[in-house]
Amino acid sequence: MSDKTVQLISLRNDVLENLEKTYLNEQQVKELGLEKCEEQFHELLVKLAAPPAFTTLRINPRVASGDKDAVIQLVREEIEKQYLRKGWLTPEIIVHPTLTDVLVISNRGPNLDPIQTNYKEVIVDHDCGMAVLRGADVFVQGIMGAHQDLQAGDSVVVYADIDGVCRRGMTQTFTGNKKYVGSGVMRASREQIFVTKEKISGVGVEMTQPLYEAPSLYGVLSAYIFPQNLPSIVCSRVLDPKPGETILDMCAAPGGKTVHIATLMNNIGRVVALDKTPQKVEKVAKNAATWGITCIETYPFDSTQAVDEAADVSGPPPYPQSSFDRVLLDGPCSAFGQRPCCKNRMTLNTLKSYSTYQRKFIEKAVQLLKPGGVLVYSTCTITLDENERQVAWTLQNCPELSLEEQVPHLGGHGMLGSTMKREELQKLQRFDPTMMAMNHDQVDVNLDTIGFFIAKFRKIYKR
Ligand SMILES: C[S@@+](CC[C@H](N)C(=O)[O-])C[C@H]1O[C@@H](n2cnc3c(N)ncnc32)[C@H](O)[C@@H]1O
Repeated sequence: MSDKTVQLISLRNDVLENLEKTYLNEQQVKELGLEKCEEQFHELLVKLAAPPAFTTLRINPRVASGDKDAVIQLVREEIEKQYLRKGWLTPEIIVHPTLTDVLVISNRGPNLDPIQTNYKEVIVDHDCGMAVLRGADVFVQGIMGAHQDLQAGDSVVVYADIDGVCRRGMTQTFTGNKKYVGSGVMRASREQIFVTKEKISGVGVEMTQPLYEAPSLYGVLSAYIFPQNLPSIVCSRVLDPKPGETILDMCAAPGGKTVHIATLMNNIGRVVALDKTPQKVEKVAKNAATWGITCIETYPFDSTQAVDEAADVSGPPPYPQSSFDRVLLDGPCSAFGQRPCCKNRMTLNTLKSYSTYQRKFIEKAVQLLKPGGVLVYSTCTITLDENERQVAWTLQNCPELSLEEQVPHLGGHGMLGSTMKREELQKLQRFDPTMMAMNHDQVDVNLDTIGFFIAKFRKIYKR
């Protein structure tokens, strides 16, 4: 994987077979034909290894005295500054045609110029490499190996260590499985990164010729913008929270959707954000503070234990039944929609365990919802078991729920392959990374996204 040819995500064989069965299920094959299904599955493996064609940013309407144009101008200036410094052509930045608080930047790539083999090599870990493919520079913590005498200012080629075998501090040329992610300029010496006692942090390699050109916006203008994948933005919109309501976000960290929900409520009402990991909960609180949001309460808590009839609704969890107007369940999932990813080492057992775990959350979510309330269930994965089949299970086991239409509906419909009827599938929103390649010639921001799934239910009565 050290050249620039098209690559496929690498998976364990049994996981690969399992995903193939999803895309080549009987109903799909009957509908589209075997050849088309095979083509779609191949396209999926290609797309998962590559980044989406767009960067999307949600802008904070509560800053710059609500002057959206002023925020857009700040973002434009920042991106132009970055691109000019790196010698790139300024990208197109547009307001999303449907989501007017979202800015869309077209990324460029892959850059197919020959790799500069005369440059020295830097090896970064897999996740760092994937972040580079989405526009990040290389941070010092992500660097695994670097040539013996590398100095700040040296030009380097950067590769991601796909199998996670590079020992930290390695000096020899890396012979393992590696993915080229671009070239750049060292901003620190090897000695500063690995040897000196006072270890440095920050940017280690500034990526001047990455495989894909995209803005680097981590922690930049953070009071004004939040970089977020388009389907995640759609997800909070589908929940449709209203000022004054009481909302539960069952699996909230790091809080992108929680803060969006509170923003849509104009910071009026109550958003209870739970996540089982305390350090992650702190991130939710930090993100809320950065955007000046005060209506979010954060608690480290296991949401599968969040119901207790004797509890008080106004304080920390647990809560009695029928406490919330709306519930977002964006829970743990196999995350196969996250891209780019060159190698996913998940075992089949782990993959299969998710749907059972998710059902524990669904049962609690339904109990905690007031009659008439709305439940949004979402995942960032592409499997039927965690998506359409999970919805089928939910409708069968929770008769007090009805499936609702979604607004906005920018993605595709539910995939065939469960017991769901066609009219029900139309109400589901599946962002499938293959949608664009299979159906459209034009590059479309609503189609070339991470893989994501959204279902919206209303509780029509109390059991
Ligand atoms: C997909 S992520 C949530 C992303 C988040 N909604 C956002 O948009 O920023 C799933 C989260 O579920 C949390 N989680 C896993 N098991 C949990 C449990 N039993 N109770 C609460 N949170 C849990 C994980 O810590 C993780 O942060």
